[in-house]
Amino acid sequence: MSDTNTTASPGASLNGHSAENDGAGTSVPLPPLEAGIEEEREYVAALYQRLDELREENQSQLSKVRATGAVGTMQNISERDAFATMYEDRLAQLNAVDDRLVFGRLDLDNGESRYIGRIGLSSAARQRLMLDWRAPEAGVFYQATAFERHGVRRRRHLLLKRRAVQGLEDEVLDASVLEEGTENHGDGALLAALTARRTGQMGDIVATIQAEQDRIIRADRSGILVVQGGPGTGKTAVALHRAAYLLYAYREQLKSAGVLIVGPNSTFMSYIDRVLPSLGETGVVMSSLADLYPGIRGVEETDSRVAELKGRLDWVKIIERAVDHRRRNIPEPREVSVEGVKVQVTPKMIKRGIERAKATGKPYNEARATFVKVMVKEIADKLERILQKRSEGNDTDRSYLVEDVRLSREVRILLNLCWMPRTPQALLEDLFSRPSYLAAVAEEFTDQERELLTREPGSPFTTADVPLLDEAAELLGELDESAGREEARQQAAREKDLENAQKAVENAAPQLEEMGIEGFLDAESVAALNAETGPRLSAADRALVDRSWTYGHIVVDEAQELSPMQWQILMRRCPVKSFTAVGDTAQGSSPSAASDWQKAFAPFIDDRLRVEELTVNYRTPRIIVELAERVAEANGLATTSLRTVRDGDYEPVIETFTEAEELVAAAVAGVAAEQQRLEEGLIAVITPETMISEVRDALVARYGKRVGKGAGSMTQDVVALTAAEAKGLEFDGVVLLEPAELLEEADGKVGSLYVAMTRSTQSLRILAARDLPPGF
Ligand SMILES: Nc1ncnc2c1ncn2[C@@H]1O[C@H](COP(=O)(O)OP(=O)(O)OP(=O)(O)O)[C@@H](O)[C@H]1O
Repeated sequence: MSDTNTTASPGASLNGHSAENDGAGTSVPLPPLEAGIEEEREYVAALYQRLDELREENQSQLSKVRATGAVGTMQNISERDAFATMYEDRLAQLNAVDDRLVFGRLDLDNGESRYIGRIGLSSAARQRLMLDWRAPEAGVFYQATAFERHGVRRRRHLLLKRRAVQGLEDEVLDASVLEEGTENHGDGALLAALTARRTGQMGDIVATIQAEQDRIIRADRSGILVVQGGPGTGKTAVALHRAAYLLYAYREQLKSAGVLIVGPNSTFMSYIDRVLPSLGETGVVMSSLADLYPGIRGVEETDSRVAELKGRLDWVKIIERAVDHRRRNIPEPREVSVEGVKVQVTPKMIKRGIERAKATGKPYNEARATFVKVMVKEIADKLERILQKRSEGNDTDRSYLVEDVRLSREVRILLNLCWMPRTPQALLEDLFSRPSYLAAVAEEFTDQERELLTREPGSPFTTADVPLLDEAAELLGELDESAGREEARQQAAREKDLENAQKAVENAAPQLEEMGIEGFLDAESVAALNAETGPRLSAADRALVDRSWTYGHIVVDEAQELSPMQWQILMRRCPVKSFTAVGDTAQGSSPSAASDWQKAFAPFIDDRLRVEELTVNYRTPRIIVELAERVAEANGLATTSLRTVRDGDYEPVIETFTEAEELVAAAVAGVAAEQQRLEEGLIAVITPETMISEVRDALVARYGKRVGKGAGSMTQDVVALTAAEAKGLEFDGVVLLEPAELLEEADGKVGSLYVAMTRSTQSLRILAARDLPPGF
């Protein structure tokens, strides 16, 4: 989001200390190269003043639209609503970027200075005050190094707390500036960010994106980009900033289709959900793997063998057969009674009906309508002939006959038997609760495997069922025959809306531009806000409820965990196959986890995979990473050795006990010990599945409301999680229980123990009653 979010024209850039005032409004003097903190404070104050002005203008426009019913030449009420919503969105965005609005300044060889912030800002006099971090001219802020300066003399970090400038960090890349008396500080801003207390919510890294990360964030949108990186290398951060970047750089293409971000579970989704709003982007769709099928929230698939079976790509064929199987012929002729008259229906007639319906190429439920129509006609023909014979040539009214056939109970039962209407849910439920049905369509599986898949009817759908439901929905189509017509009507209404919106946008453009809303508005989004059908929904809202929605780009976190069937559903959601997949093949813990990216994508693409690597761990101190890598290696997991930014101040502590019963009390004491060691911070206890509830209860008994669920928060500074739940999260201190059992739970695979050991930004304490696995 930016008030000037297209590429800045050269004339609008910040021209050193001589920014001209073009007469309409006052210009803001730029602090000189040698400016100190006071001068920077004045400039930052001017930036906030401009932000406040924009907010007020938006607010007053909003009030005006609401009160008078029109701005400019807007014609009707729905347009008024559309504009009101737009001003509201814009206000929300301006509010979201308030905290640390600006964070950088570049001074270039040509004397030009650029301020870099969360959005672009211009003065009323059209003087460019601050560049959006995603603008092309802002890129060098992240890329310039002393070796490759890109024309940068000095990079200055402005360290803000909310609105207040608290300090400056200068990196001088051009030695001659040093002679002018400034000091080279280097990594202060990064270190400050890395050692800050964790809040339980992921923050943005926009002020300190590193060069290797920036290259990935700004990489071209097309094709599949895989980002491989060890724990703490910023994969999640990079994935989210990339989503924001793509929305900026490809706004036209992505605005209406939208971007989807997929993560492993809902805890993780709430951990990351504040990052994009703080970057001014609110329209992104976020979904966990359990929520990808509208209307269903998959529960966990607890048996990993079942999860693996359901993840196999064989299901594409199996579901196809399962749908086909619901369509069957009768073995021999059968009589149906219509108004007391017996009519014989033959297998040949049914065969013809099925073939004609299939020839329509429509999905199962929609083609069924053709089948019913053909059969009703054939039976009516036969009935007519019978009646004619009986009445010896006297005419019977044909239209009544057709109606009689349609209403006959026996005809209906027969047609349903041959071609049953089916929802995806019902199909899957049948498949898993009727062993003979599964056996008939799933020849890929052994008897034992099929037995594993069997479950009681009415069991809740699991995360692993989600892609199967989607596959079934694709083949079955809409159950309701009128749905297609309704869709067409909505489409027509939408096109009309779009036309109206186009006019409204053209009329209002000059006025909006004056308010700094250029580029924000397009006819598509006004039409979307304006849609006459149902409640007004944004593209993001519509995407969430519409299974057939396709996105312009999909970002997948913890991508190594996805099963082939999960990739299959995502590929369907993005037919142009524009993906950013971030993950670590060493951290895989799901039964279908990928150990090789090329292999994981091979079924879906030909050659479009690009793999980028991140190599620096920003989260975990060296002394903890070394231990984690040693344990991983001793247990047969190859990890790429990571560089770390910090050595760490706290040696990992290992405490052993003789009795397993001692561990829960030791966990409570361990939290206290870590709190004392760190003085303050968010402490997580990571336990095996078998201990989690006992540990949680003990912590609540001791710490009460301070114990948070999921990732915790500022007011809740203690949290208990299983290794699976801790995936992707981070804490100031980690207390890890019984590594031998964590290893056992993962069938001896060390991935999840490795994940658990690398969650800490400061300290790690390991408690064990059993023998420690090798490597400790
Ligand atoms: N350039 C950066 N500036 C400041 N902080 C950063 C930077 N890069 C990463 N971090 C921080 O490092 C931590 C780890 O980042 P992130 O969670 O994105 O890593 P990850 O690779 O996804 O980790 P994992 O695979 O272990 O879940 C986060 O706190 C993140 O904010």
